[in-house]
Amino acid sequence: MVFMTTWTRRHIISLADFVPDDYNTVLQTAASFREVLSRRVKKVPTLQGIVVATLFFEPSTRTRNSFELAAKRLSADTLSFTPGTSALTKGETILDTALTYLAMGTNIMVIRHREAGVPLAIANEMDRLQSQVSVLNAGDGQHEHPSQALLDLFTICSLLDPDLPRLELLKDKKIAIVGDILHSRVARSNIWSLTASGAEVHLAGPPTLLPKLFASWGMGHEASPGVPPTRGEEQNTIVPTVLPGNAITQRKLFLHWDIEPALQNADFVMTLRLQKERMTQHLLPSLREYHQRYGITRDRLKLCQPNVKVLHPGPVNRGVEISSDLMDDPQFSLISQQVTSGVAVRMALLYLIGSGKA
Ligand SMILES: N[C@@H](CC(=O)O)C(=O)O
Ligand SMILES: NC(=O)OP(=O)(O)O
Repeated sequence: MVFMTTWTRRHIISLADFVPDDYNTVLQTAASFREVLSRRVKKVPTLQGIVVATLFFEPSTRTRNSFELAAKRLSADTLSFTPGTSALTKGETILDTALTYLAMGTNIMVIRHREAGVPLAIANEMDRLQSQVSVLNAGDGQHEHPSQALLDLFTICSLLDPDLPRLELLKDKKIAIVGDILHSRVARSNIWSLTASGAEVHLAGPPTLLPKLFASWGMGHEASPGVPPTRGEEQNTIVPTVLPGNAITQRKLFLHWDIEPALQNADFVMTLRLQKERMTQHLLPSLREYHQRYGITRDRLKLCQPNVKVLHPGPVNRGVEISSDLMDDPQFSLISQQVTSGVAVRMALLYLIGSGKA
């Protein structure tokens, strides 16, 4: 396997400081592992002797299982943790839990928590203790979900060039991210990766779930307190945020409080679940009205490019953010490919941060 750059990151907490070489290294490493996964024997000895612990303090189906499968395919030993049957129920703290796994010889901790910042806090503690442990953020509150955005990127780029998936393929493509942007860590990580590619990223959602602060979110500007726009007054407003940055091109981010301008001529549409577990107030009239205004349906896709593809990180609430028939239609839906890509991408991440540890 030939990789473009030397990987120096110990932890993967956020994509905010990823540069194009980082993305391309992940994409090309994942492509190599996708080839491994197509073999009869889908296992390589790369991480023999390495211990990978999945510390999921919040529920997961895809992320946890694909990290565990990825670790097993790389011949690592795996430890998993379920809060309800763990010593957390006896009052042990999160940090003491992490220290317990450290004492067992864990080399890589894959951490999900409902509070933003927990993976970073544990990574900082591991560094303070001068352990060589790596921390991978598997989703922290509404902050980030970097491995999800990387597998989304791999899925899209592989569709455009299966042999050489790379960031540059997305330059000038139009990508719409629709739904509950405010509470979505998937959206936040994807904004970093997709804007780094030079794609136009169009966010669309109701004003309560897409406050104006996203116009400057994470792009190096002061984020103004999220005063929601008044419906009607701001609809169809496009707020471009253009930064020089060190990406291939300037970051292009647009906001829409109506879905139509976001979908117009889009090449890819990413729809998101309403993150009800993070909604502290009543932000929507009804699920039915939400689906009518923002649900992705066959009819709505007619606004997009004819070969448009639809992504969803899962889990899906059928009939809310996407119509059930569309979700199952392989002509449009990339949802199962996203899950499949997850294993190769997570193998790549474990390999890149873990191969020096054996
Ligand atoms: N599974 C993703 C998206 C979702 O739950 O809607 C996450 O954990 O962020
Ligand atoms: N996409 C995602 O993170 O799914 P899970 O919550 O099932 O891990």
